[in-house]
Amino acid sequence: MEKPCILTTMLGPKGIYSCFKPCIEKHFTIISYEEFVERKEHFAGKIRAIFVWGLNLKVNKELLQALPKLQVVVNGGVGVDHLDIPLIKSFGVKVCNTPYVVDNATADIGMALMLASARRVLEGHNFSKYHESEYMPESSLGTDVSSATLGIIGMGRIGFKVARRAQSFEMRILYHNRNRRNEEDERAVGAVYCEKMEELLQKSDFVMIVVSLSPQTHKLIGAKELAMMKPSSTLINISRGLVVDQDALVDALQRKVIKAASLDVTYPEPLPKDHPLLSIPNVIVLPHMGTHTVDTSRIMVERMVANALAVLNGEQPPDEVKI
Ligand SMILES: O=C(O)[C@H](O)CO
Repeated sequence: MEKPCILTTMLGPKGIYSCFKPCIEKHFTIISYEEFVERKEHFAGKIRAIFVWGLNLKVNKELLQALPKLQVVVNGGVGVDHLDIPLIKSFGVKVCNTPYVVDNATADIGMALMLASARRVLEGHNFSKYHESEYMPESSLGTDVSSATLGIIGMGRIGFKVARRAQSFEMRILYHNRNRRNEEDERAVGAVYCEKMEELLQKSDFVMIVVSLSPQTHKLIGAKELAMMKPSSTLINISRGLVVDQDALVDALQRKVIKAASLDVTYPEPLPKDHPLLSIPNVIVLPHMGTHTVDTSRIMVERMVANALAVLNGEQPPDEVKI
């Protein structure tokens, strides 16, 4: 029997997911976006699922109109802010994502960014590599993480996992969330609730953003919020670039309103090479790689396959986005 076709840009020959191609090919014929554009008439009536990761494929009205047999759009990762869900659903197409499976890896990257910034890992690496002076410069003196205060903005599943990790580093933990967690959760990770985000910003040495992007969190952290943070503090963002006003962040770092920033997410991604954030000392920028481990990526792809297969078989998919 002919396998159903999926459209994806996730699997370019050098892309990080290309090693998982066999897991998808077992069930589907993969059509790359380039193949689709070249032979639209041939493929349009065959594509039944789209696999998307981040912004690499725009699922807009034009594309949806061109695919009459499309049944499901599956997003690799939990955040679906880049998908117009009401629009997709108006075409009778389901939307799925892959929550849960990304939580540990994303919490780990938050810790990695915090520790790398606090302990000047990049400066140390560059000193070892380039040996430009005899002694390590004063700027390589870091900050103790144990006994410092971590403020977590967004205490959902990933925020909670960050708190667990931070607890074992003997940090003091504050959190701000739309809904307060129950006392048992708070006790389990030793986290103290701040009803007002301002309080968390003023008291934290490290502020980690873990909220999802929505109209309410768009540029949640701007000039006013940055000015509330301690001059010695570090901002860590593992959610979405647009939660932070990036121009305000550049300004705050240049004027030393805060000490450092450690970012897995920016806008755009990746940043252009001449972006000011890339030339400010005390800034670490990653190209949105919170879920990039072999196991997490593999499980994520397997979960995408399971969701698509369920929809195509007329079953309820495990991770339908219900918005
Ligand atoms: O949303 C997620 O799970 C990650 O950021 C990957 O997009």
